[in-house]
Amino acid sequence: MALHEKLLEASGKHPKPAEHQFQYGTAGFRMKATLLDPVVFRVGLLAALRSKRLGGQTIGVMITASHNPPEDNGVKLVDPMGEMLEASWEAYATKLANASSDAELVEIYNKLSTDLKIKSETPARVVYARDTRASGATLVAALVDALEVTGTQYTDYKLMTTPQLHYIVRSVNTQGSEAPFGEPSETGYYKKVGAAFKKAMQGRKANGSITVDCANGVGGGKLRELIKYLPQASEGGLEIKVVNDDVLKPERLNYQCGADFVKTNQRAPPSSHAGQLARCASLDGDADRIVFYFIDHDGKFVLLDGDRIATLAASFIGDLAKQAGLGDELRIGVVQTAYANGSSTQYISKSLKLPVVCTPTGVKHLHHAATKFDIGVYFEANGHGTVVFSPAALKTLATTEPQSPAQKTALDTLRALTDLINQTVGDALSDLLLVEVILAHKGWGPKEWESTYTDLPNRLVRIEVADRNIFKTVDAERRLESPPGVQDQIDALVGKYKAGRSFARASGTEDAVRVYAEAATRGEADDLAQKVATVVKQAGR
Ligand SMILES: CC(=O)N[C@H]1[C@@H](OP(=O)(O)O)O[C@H](CO)[C@@H](O)[C@@H]1O
Ligand SMILES: [Mg+2]
Repeated sequence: MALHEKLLEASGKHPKPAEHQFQYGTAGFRMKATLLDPVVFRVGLLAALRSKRLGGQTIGVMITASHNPPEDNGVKLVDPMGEMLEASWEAYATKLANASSDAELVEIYNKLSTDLKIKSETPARVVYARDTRASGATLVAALVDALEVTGTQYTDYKLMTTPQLHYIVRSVNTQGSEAPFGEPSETGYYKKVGAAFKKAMQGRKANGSITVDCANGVGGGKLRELIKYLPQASEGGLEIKVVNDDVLKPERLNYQCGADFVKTNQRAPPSSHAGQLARCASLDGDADRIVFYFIDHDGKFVLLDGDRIATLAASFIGDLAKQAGLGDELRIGVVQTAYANGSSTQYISKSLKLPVVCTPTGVKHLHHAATKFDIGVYFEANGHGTVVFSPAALKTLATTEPQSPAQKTALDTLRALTDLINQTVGDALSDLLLVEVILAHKGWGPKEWESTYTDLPNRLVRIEVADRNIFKTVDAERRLESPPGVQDQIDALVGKYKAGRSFARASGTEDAVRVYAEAATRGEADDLAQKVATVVKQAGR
């Protein structure tokens, strides 16, 4: 049978419901799992094309809906170096997903092959994994149908966190090269991270234990596994208490727990019994995000979000670079979005004296901007982020000869960090250990961490409007250029509040406009948010 006939036949088993339009967005395709079967099949076709286009390099496919409800699912592609899919290909994904018939699908597939000058004899290679959602297994079957029909070589990595799959993709593609990323296996991941953690600790002891809420997602089992590769608590190693790791009751996934719950509700999961000043953290459903928190002396909940992780990491890495005698050589910078608390931005530039860049929402933008520094630290306020070291920085770290024992210690720690940190993408497990390393070095508890600066009270409001696409932004989403006049109204309001800042932008993942406001007091922040929300509602009528 010719390929197009085989494709027609295979596609016939994964019909697309006529009424649905799909879009490959910030987080790939994401929706109710019942709608996803044809989309995953088509993503499989695209993964094969992408691999062929890149000369047979391995592409990753991750099936997950992260922090969304258990009945949702999603699919996204991972490029060879563990990055997110190149932006220009998002449109191809959307096109394939929306083909209205099997025949049209084959037509689009063939046209893409021709336009992209894909040679049929080039091999295609794909690796894939999924989170713990019940729908995952059938969606994998749809993916495999696409991989089979296109003659793609594939490996099933079964249940994995999203960042673990990114690790696998980069490891596979760099095997035998000058810069192998790691052994392309789950064990390889644990070994690399575990060994790097031990080195980065430099014999320091963690102060007490940390409790990690795993959102009842894929991160729980993986964290338990990772712990086996860390110095054991009974021998003076870090004690990690794993909670909310029940994957047997699917309805518990992300329910009243997890990073998104904690960040959105600004409180600990109801299941938490943490005592005062006890370190706690929450992962999201696919373990690519993490936030920390604690209960203060007065019983108040204190969130240590992505901004806090970024400032902590930047301060530590900046100090190490100086101690290693590389303060002038390595240009360290921090990348945030407009949602970063104004106090954190101020702290980075005024206290840490580091450059700080603001990009539009979505980690791909932050990641890209971070690669412009020798060492780029990026985090979204919601806890998704990592640190990236440029090839030149890695070379400097590898070749610098320390001139004193203190320089050697700093250099060794920095080198260990380059392995501990998952540089491909934000990784909750690796970020967890990074924070623990830094707190141990500084001899800090969560309270000392929090006391570096005081967050400005802030409010995030979600507004439904007739058409969110009329809200067009400039200046990294901080200003509206349309509808005309709206920004002037916002500016006039902001001017009335001490330390006031506010912006409105269309969400990239939901049919809504988000308004963010911060000001000197809680009352003023709430007031400013409400007033700007009213302006947006009127403009969006
Ligand atoms: C305010 C906020 O948290 N926005 C989130 C959310 O984007 P929106 O475009 O705001 O819907 O989902 C993105 C994907 O997960 C994430 O990158 C981003 O940080
Ligand atoms: Mg996630």
